[in-house]
Amino acid sequence: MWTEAREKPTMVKRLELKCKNAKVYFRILPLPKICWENVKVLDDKETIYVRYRQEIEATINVERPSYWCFKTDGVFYNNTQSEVYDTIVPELLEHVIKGRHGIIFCFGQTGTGKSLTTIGIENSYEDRGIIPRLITNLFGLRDEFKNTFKMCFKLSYIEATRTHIRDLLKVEETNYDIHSINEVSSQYFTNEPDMLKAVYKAEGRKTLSRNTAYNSHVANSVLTIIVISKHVNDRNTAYNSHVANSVLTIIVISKHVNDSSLVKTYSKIHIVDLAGADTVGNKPSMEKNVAEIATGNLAKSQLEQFLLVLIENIPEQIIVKQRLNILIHYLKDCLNASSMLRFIGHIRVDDENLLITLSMLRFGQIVRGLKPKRMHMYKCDDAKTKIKYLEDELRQIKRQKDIDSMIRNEDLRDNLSDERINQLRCLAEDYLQNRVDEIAVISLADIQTILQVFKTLFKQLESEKSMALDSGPVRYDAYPSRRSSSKSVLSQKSSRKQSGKSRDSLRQSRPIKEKVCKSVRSLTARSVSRGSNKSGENKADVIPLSRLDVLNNVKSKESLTKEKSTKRSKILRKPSGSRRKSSTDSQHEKILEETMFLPEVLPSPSDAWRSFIESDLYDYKELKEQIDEHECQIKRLNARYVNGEVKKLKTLREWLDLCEGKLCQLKRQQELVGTVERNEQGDIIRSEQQIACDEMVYNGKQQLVQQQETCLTIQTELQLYLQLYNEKKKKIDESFDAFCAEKYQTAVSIDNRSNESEVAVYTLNKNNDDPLLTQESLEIVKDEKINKLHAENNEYEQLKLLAAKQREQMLRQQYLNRRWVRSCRNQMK
Ligand SMILES: Nc1ncnc2c1ncn2[C@@H]1O[C@H](COP(=O)(O)OP(=O)(O)OP(=O)(O)O)[C@@H](O)[C@H]1O
Repeated sequence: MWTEAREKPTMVKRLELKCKNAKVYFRILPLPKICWENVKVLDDKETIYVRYRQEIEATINVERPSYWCFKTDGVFYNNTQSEVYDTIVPELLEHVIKGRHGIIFCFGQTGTGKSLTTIGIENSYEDRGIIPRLITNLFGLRDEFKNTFKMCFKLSYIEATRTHIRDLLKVEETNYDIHSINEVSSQYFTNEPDMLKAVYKAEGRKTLSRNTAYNSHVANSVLTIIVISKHVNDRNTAYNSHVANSVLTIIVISKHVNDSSLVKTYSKIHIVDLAGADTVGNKPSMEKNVAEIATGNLAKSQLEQFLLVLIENIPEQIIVKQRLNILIHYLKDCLNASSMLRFIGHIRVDDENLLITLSMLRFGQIVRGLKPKRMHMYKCDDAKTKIKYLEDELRQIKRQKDIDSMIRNEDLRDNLSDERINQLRCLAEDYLQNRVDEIAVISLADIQTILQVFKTLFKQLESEKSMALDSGPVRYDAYPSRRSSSKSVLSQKSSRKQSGKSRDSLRQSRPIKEKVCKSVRSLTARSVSRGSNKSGENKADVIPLSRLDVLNNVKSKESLTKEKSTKRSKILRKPSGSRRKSSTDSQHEKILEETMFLPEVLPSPSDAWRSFIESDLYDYKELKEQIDEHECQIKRLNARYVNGEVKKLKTLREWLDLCEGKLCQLKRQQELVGTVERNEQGDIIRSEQQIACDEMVYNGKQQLVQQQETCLTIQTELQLYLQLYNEKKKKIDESFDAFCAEKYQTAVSIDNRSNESEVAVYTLNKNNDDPLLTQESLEIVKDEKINKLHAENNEYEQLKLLAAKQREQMLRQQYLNRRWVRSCRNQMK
């Protein structure tokens, strides 16, 4: 019994799926000396192993022989003709009857039995090949289903050399090239004997060369006994070798009897007997000339290439390849992935022809869309061998694993020195403290160690946090001393070898105060030592702030530092018997103290805001009342300004324009009529109308100035209230920050703290001195609100344009008013 070594997963599933219509079978030529030590067929009769050639040629004794593994759809050895037929053809015929095309390719080395498979032995009914059996089968089907289907058959039989095609059904010699291929005849046959007769006649027209290669004799072979008894009486019997490719085509035309339409099912079945492939000088093809051998080899290799292109489905290349080979060209409408393709490879399994056998098997794999795999095999005769095999396998797996871990530097994991672990821990701490931006690692072991450090710190924090939840203000030992964490990492390293002790030890929580003090001390000591190590600069004085510090510093420092320090001093007490600290030490301790605070679980911004409002610690309500009041004033003033005073200003301006126009007109009239009278002083004497107009203009200007002043006053007032409003709002924001810093030890980001106030929009332009522009921004924001409301309205765009236009006009009017008032003032001065 033969066992194959563990099969590795392949990547060829995709190709296999693509070619599910193609099946490959192999038929082994019975020979007296088959080299079974080099070629194995598994019991499933589907897998063939061929020994690795380099090993055969090598003289050394290989313990675990390597084989190429070829998967097939069936292997025939010592099988009768009917067994071969029954396995391959009936299933194919089912598809052909349904309307699909089918091709049976017989390929193989010269003299390996292709013709035997296709046509069989002429005078032996039992040994007839696929073609006669198929013909019988088809006519049988026709008779069987004559009440349901009308069937008729057409036959073509050709022989293809490299460039030309011969019609074997015609008595006269024909020679068609690629352009005249359609002239190949096809004849209707109404009964089986006629068709068989025509086929056998055509067989006789094939080009042959006499060969003497067959010297097989296998006692057990059923077929061989028949063959030998009838044809092979001596061991070197000559046989006729075909030098060209032949294609027999049966066109099956069928129609349902109840179908009155003209629709007919039209399918073809080709049986291709490829010219034998071989190597020049090889025994089986001794009688063939080079050109004849080349025809066989070329047909095989071109078919191989074509199939590769077909599998990949590249249309342009398919067309090109079809043109290259006349045989492929002839089969073109049938030779595609949707046709049912059956390949029967013929192999001669002896040492001399192992190479060409391998080539045939490879061709078969290509057809199936597979690459041959190299595997090992064992002969499992006894338990001892099996154990040896498994031990070998185990050794191999272990070796593979070692190589893998070596490639990934995994082997370093348990061998990292204490210095390296310490170094990595320092790196991790530096990273957490924002002293470095990245951690440089060189192996997987480094990464694992660093992750371990993070994990330890996190666990520590978690356990301390849960302990501290009940004990008032939260204070975390965010960054334990390097010495302590080094200890933990080291202890974990040793724990890998010992037991799960370190985990338990991690869970054992120390008193928080003690831990914090320890951390502070150790970190301070480290900082000092670092600083003193570097000549010329005292690093101890400069400790960069961590990411947490940045967060903590959001709150206003002046107000908070004092409160905090008093609170902290309650928590952080000097441990008894501690060494006397230097001023630098205490300074660092102070800085580190800041960094030692981590926020509790942060509340949501809305929760924070709510608790801020509820606490009323920072006179929120009072401030809010003031803000509301300012908001009311702003709204009132704005309404008065926009709806009253500006309109009034506009009316006055129009009226003044009218008066001025009238006055101008009167003056012109006087000049034109020539009634200009002058008094003694030489001044023009004005008419009564002119005097009245003058007065009106004068009064109008007075009113306009007053009105403008009123407008300016309102603008100033508006600005004032806006300023107050913003100040109060800012104060609330600051109070909120202080509140968060106090309560959560960090800032809480909240975007819309005063979203309940409509006047918030004024703050958009709080730095702008011109209230008119503030007004404009208000209008813009209002517009935006309207936009939202009318987002789905079709008239929205029009309204928006209208509003923009009106706003523009209003602003322009205001600008003109101001300019005019200014000029009036100048005139009056
Ligand atoms: N399975 C078999 N059992 C017994 N005899 C066989 C078998 N296969 C082939 N033969 C014999 O081997 C000889 C060569 O066979 P065949 O002509 O079919 O080979 P072929 O591959 O068509 O050769 P060629 O390529 O030269 O045309 C024939 O005499 C045939 O009877």
